[in-house]
Amino acid sequence: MDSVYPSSSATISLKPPRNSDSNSFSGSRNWVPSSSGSGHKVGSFSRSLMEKKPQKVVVGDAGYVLEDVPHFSDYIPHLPTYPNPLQDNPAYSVVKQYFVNVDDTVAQKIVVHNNSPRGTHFRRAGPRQKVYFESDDVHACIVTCGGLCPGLNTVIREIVCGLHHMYGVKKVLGIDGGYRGFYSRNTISLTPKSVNDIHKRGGTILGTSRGGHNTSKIVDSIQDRGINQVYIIGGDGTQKGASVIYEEIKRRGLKVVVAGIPKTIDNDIPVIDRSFGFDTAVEEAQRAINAAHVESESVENGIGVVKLMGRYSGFIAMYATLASRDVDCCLIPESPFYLEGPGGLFEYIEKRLKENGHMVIVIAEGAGQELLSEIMHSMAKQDASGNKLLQDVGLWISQKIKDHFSKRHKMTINLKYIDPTYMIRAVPSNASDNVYCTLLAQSAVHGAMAGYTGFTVGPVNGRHSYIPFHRIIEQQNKVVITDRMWARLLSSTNQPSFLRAKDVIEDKKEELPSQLSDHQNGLKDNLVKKEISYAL
Ligand SMILES: Nc1ncnc2c1ncn2[C@@H]1O[C@H](COP(=O)(O)OP(=O)(O)O)[C@@H](O)[C@H]1O
Ligand SMILES: O=P(O)(O)OC[C@H]1O[C@](O)(COP(=O)(O)O)[C@@H](O)[C@@H]1O
Ligand SMILES: [Mg+2]
Repeated sequence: MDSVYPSSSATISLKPPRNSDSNSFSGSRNWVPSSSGSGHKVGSFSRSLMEKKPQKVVVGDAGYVLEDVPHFSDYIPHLPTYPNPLQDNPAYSVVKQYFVNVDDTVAQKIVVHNNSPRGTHFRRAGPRQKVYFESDDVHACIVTCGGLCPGLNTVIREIVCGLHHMYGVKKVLGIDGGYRGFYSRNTISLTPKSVNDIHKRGGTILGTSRGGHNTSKIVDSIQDRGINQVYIIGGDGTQKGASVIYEEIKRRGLKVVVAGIPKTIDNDIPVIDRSFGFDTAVEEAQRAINAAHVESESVENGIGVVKLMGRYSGFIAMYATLASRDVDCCLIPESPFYLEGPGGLFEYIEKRLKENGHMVIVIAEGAGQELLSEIMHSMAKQDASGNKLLQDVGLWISQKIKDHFSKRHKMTINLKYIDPTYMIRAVPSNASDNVYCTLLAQSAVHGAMAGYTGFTVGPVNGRHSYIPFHRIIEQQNKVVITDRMWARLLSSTNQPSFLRAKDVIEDKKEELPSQLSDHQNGLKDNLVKKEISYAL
């Protein structure tokens, strides 16, 4: 059996788990500490792939790889198991094959060729026949961190109700105000009654914050309070925090689950199909785009500029544009653009105004940052979590357009700028996000009860899965501008591609190794994207 990772010489075989049918797998199980010690090289990816933390990888036939999540039995021996109380639950006991088969895994790549390797898989989420907790012994807590996102309250509600109704768990605490709430605030008792209608409200009833992650204080607090299931709802920063909490819990040998539920309105978390709240955000953004359209078409040479969220990833802007059809130009961080000269934004604006008398521009907050870089360097500020604080690109571009057309071009334009960010973030989740949040919460609860830990839950090709933290935090999900979705957008708006460097992209793709894992392919796409921006 081979490891897909370069340092196969460093693999350590794990003994099969003792009494865990929920944790067994009929492949070869390896911890793969992918340090660079082996001297192997995988092109230019080697450094990015080298994780400091050991990874749990199972390799099977025909290039099958399972990137598994940790389980209690990996570091605590002789743990007792119990029958899953769901087997006696009248709602579920009639459902045939309700319990997930222990060998079920979910393929990351579903488009394959007849001779391509089976590729990366993740453990399928869902209830297991045996659980590692007795209901009365569970003491769970929930924390929400980072920016607001529609659906946070629904996830909280469904974790509380899922634990209570499916597993008979009575003790659930809410941590007040993000990570720092573990050691600096009182906790909130959560019951099905107290969370009954919170899904109809925006925000998070627990409060949230940036910064304040102190690993030892947080784990001390978990230990002192006797908490044994920690549900952490948050974005990329939060999942990084959850990962170090898990590592510290494992180091202390505690029987405490750390389960992550990915939250990002920007949809910038990799591996999963999409993040909760994204659908609601795209829908809500339509209202701002409609307003911009009405304003711009009512005046001579009207231009509506709408800034949407998306620090590093332009998904909201792209989907809101595709959904609206009133947008003439969509600018995102992944696709560098320029203002002046042939093929530039000003030329395109002038053309649209002459053709149509008005236009709508949607710009993601992280777009064009290289154009703003001079101001950025002088500011160089970060928020409490260490995220780069961006200049308001919407204000900047609005001013640039006004200056260009009034001073230099002598063409009268009427520009209205709309920033709906906090109006979008604060709404309650829509129906489809509510259902999605329910599945996420229940999958997290099933995984925790089954003794899995150190995982983030999320759908992979439509199937909910347990994904190891390192896969979630090592890179960001970005719009791939060489994919068909971006081509669809370009053809729907008819905007310029702003690319002058097609040949460079093709050349660079040729140079990269062809036999790449899904993960490496993701990195490759990022590299190609970099090349595009350097080439401009
Ligand atoms: N690298 C990190 N290690 C540990 N904690 C982190 C890390 N990055 C962010 N955090 C913590 O995660 C929380 C949320 O992070 P933030 O970036 O603000 O939001 P999000 O999780 O939505 O991306 C904050 O409390 C922050 O301190
Ligand atoms: O004003 P705040 O709260 O710092 O949030 C602004 C940021 O929050 C976001 O909505 C997403 O934040 P997260 O990283 O917390 O998911 C970004 O789009 C935006 O840059
Ligand atoms: Mg973030």
